This record gives sequence, C-alpha cells and structure tokens, in this order.
Amino acid sequence: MSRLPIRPSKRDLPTSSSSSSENGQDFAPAQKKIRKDPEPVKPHAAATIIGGRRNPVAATRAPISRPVRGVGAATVAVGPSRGVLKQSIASTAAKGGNVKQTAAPTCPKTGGVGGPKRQAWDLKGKFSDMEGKVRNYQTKVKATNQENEALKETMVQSQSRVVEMEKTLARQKSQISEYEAELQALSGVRDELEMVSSDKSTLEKELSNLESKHKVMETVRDSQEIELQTLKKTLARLQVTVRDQEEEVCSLKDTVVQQKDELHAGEMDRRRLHNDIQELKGNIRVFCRVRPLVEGGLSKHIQLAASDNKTITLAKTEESHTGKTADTQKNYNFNFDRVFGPQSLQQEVFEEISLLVQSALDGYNVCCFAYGQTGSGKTYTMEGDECDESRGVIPRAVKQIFRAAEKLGAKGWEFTFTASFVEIYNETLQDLLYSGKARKGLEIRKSTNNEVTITNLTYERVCNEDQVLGLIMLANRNRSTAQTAQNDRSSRSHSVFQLDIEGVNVGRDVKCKSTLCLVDLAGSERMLKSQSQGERFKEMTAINGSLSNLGIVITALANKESHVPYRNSKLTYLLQGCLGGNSKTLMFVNIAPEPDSFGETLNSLRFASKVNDCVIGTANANRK
Ligand SMILES: Nc1ncnc2c1ncn2[C@@H]1O[C@H](COP(=O)(O)OP(=O)(O)OP(=O)(O)O)[C@@H](O)[C@H]1O
Repeated sequence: MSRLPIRPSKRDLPTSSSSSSENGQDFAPAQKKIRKDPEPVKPHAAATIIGGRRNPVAATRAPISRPVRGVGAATVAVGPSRGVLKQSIASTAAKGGNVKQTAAPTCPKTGGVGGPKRQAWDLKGKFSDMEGKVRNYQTKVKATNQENEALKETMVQSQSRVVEMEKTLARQKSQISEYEAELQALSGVRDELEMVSSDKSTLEKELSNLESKHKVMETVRDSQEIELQTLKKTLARLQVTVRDQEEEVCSLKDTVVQQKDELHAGEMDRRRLHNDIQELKGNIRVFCRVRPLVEGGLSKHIQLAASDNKTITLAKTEESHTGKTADTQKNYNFNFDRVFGPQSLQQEVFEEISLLVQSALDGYNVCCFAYGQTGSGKTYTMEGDECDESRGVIPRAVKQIFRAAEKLGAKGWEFTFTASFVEIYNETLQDLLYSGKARKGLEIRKSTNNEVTITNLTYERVCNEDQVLGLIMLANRNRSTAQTAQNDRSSRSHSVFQLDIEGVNVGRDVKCKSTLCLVDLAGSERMLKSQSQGERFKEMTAINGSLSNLGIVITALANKESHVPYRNSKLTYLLQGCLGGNSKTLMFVNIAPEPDSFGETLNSLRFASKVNDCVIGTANANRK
C-alpha cells in the first residue's frame, strides 16, 4: 500500500519567531536547501529568487520560509509583509500600472536592487525600484496563489484518494475479515486433515497388517488347496473302497442273516435237546445231601454208596431184647437222583442243578426246594454263607441266569426279571422285601391264565445279579427282625424266593415266560420229639400240615389224579405253578448225620423217596 504525502507538522515548519529579523541567519540555510532540492524549479518560482543577494526589505522583514512538496516549487522566500505588499500593489494600481505587464523584471539602471545606491533625491529612481519590487511581489503572489491552487487541487485529489484509500482499506479490511474467516475455516479443515492424516496412518498400519495376514492366508489357502487335492484323490480312492466294502457288507449281512437263522435253529434244537435230557432225568428230581457231623468225622449209621452217588443206606442196630440173640442191624436203602456226602462242596451241588436253571431261561417253570429237619443244612444248601465258595443255590442260580441272559442277548433275546421274596409262617404270608410293619392283605390269587400272584406283595424289577443279592440280604434282615420277636422263627417258616422271567426275541417274534422258584422249607420235626406246646405246637401243626400237604400234592400229581389239592395249604397253593405238570422240580432232602436224628432222617428220606417215585407229566415251555 502506497503511503500518501504527509503534510509537515508545525514542528517541521520554521516559526515566525525563529525566522524573525532577530534571527536573520536562518534565511541562508533555507536558500541552501532550495539549491539542494532535486525537484526542478518552475520558471515562475525561479523568478521569485532575488539574485542570491540579500534583499534589504527581506532583511528587515521576517522571511517566510516554507518547504512545499509536490508542486515542484522550491522554498519561496517572501520579502515584505503582506500589508506592505498590498500597499505597494494598491499604489501601483493607482498609478495605472499593470502587474502583469510588469512581470518581467527590469533592472533599473540605478538605484535598483543590487544596483548602486540611489541618491536621496532620486525619488524617481527609488519609485522605479519600488515598482520593480512590487511587480516582483505580485508575480510571487500570483505564483503563490497558483501554487496554492495546485496544492488545493492536490489536497482534493489527495482527499479523494484518501476516501478511495479508505474504501479500499474497508474493502481490504472486509477482505481481511473474510480471509480470517476463511483462514479459520481452513484451520478447521487443517485440523480435520490432521485427524484424517492420523486416521490414515492408523488405517495404513491396519492395512499393512491385513496385507501381511492376507499373505499368510494365501499361503495357508495354497497349502490347503494342495491338501484338498490330495484329500480328493484319497476320497475318490476311499469311495471306491467303500463301494467294494458295501458290497462285501451286503454279502456279509446276508451271511449274518443266514447264520442267525442257523443260530436260532441251533438254539431251538439246544432247548429241545436240553429239555429231552431233563425229561429223561425226570421232571421231578430228588437230591439227598448229608450234613457233616458237627464234631467232624463220619456218621456210623449212614452209609453212602461210593459207586453211583445215588444210594444212601441208613443202618439201625436193633439190640436183642432177650440178650440171647445177637443184635440185628436193619438197613434202610434209599435211591435218589443224586446223593451228596458230607464232604460235597456247594459248587458240586450246584453243577447238578445248573441245567435246570438254564431251563428256566428257556421258558420252563423251575422249582427247587429243600426239605429236612431243623439244622440239617437246608438254608446252607439254598443260600450258603457269604464267602464265595460257600454260596448256595440261590445266589449261584441268579448269577447263572443273568450270564445266560446276556449270552442269549447276542442271539436277539431280551429279558426282564421281577423278584419277590415271601415267608409263610403259621399259614400267613409275610413280604420279606418290605421293611415296614407286617403287611396285611397278602393273599394268593390265581388269574384266568393260571398264573399265581400274591396281592400287596413287593414285586421288584431287577436288572442284574447285584440287585437280586441286595434283595436277598434285605429279606434276611427282615427275617431276622421277625426272628428276634419270635425265637427261632426261621426254622419254623417257609421262605419262597421267586424270579419271574420274561423273554422276547423281537426279530423272531418269539416270547417265553417262566418262574424260577427257590424254597427253603421249615424244619420237618415230628411233634413227638419236639414235645411242642402252645405257640410252638401251633407252629408245628402248621409246618407239618403244609409239608404233608406238599407230599399229598406230589402224590396226586404222580398218580395223575383229577384233583390235586393245591389249596390245602398256602405253600402248595403258592407253588402250584412250579409243582404242576408244566414245571421241572428239584427237591433237596437234607440229612443230619447225628444218631439222635435217626428217626427224623428216616422220615425225611421216606418222604423224599415218595416224591422221587413220582412221575410228573411232561413240562411244556411257556412259549408263544
Ligand atoms: N454241607 C454243610 N457243610 C458245612 N456246614 C453245614 C452244611 N450244612 C449245614 N451246615 C451248617 O450246619 C448248621 C445248620 O445248618 P442250617 O442252618 O442250614 O440248617 P437248616 O436246616 O436250615 O435249619 P433250620 O431249619 O433251623 O433253618 C449251620 O451252621 C450250617 O453252617
């Protein structure tokens, strides 16, 4: 922006006082300044300079020295004061002189400025000099006026320029404020750009990370593609192999079906043959078992035939009453399906009946009971001791049943087992699987399809051997609780364990149903020996009644009588299904070897012999 010419301040101008006549020395420097001014001196201005010599008028008057710029005029030295000037102009005008016409300075021949000093009398010359001076002053005034006009013009121009400049300034200010606003906006944009730039750097980093990951993924993809190709080839090979194997499987399935048919036929043959063997052995069999003597050794009056293990001889020496004849020995021989001596192990005994247990799984009712006097070893035979080797028929039979069922499972058979344990004491039924107070309402019922059940009895679904053994233990606990209440009750009650077996071969649509019945009978003492009275007499009556009824039923079955009196006792009524023609029955007759048990032993053997002579009809498997 160009700067305007600035008017000189008052300080810069010489004051009238400083340029007064008292200080006439100041004039010279002013004139020097004029000479130094580079600006050209206008002709009219130049005309104002008087010679270079000091004007005597000017010397007496304070010269006005004023620097003027822009008009091209140099400092003008004004000679006389205005009042004087006016007077001289006026006088000149009065004389008819013309300032303009006298503008050109004429140098008087004498007495003029710088000329020789006029004589006092030379008034004309002096007047002429004065006129010349007036002309000079007029010229100067004119020039000054012109200068003043020029200055005014310049000032007007300057003012208009100032106005313009102010407008320009205002415009520029508004522009500046616009620029500032723009700058502010741009600064915001710059901030945004900086943010974007920082985001950009983050994004660039992420991009580079993604690019590196992408490269890794590409590498993985390449390797997986190779792997995929390999797998496809393997798959194609495997598909071929699978097709081959499927064909093989199909042919094997046919073979399996064929073999299953054969197996099933074989199983049916086995059952039939097994049953034939059992029938040949008789559907009711009697085993005799002699308990060892308490003090050990062999009993003198019991002899066992070592040849066939089927004969037992009971020898009784009869003393001569007269003493004249020798004592006579009377032998009572009994034959049974098998006789076990005192040394026989539990395992040996069970082996003989295990085939019957198998029959139970084949759909035949099986009943095994132990008969004998108290203490002869019935419970030992049926239940045994806790020790593994001493386990009796019941736990061994249960074990065999579940194992055999598992094997038959491979042939398509599925079995369900239901266990119950009942005690018959004084012709009343007790649920041995129920631990609460004695249950009432236990009654034997026979359904329309001749199935015998007991109302209110616990029938427990069992799946394995352990569950059954647990139930047997529970039954023993319940039995011993009752025994505490009634001394030696177990000897005077029958306990009946029943395992109902139901089998189904879904593939063959074959079903079978049977009951394995294992009975520990009450002691078969005779009333005379026990000399029972009161409650004990009642017990003995009940026991003997049920046992004799058992004999009667067996005899009736053997004689094929039209009526078999099952209902005469709870025991025979309950065992009806197991004793009838459709069952396989095994009776253990347990013998106490002590001499004082001779009579009871003889009775037991006679009873067992009667049973052994029975031929019960052919058992039919309960198959559909
Ligand atoms: N074959 C045997 N070998 C060893 N000990 C036996 C044998 N038979 C019985 N015993 C033992 O004889 C005792 C009486 O046997 P057990 O209790 O089995 O007779 P029981 O006929 O069941 O008597 P009860 O009719 O009173 O129940 C028991 O201690 C038993 O261990």
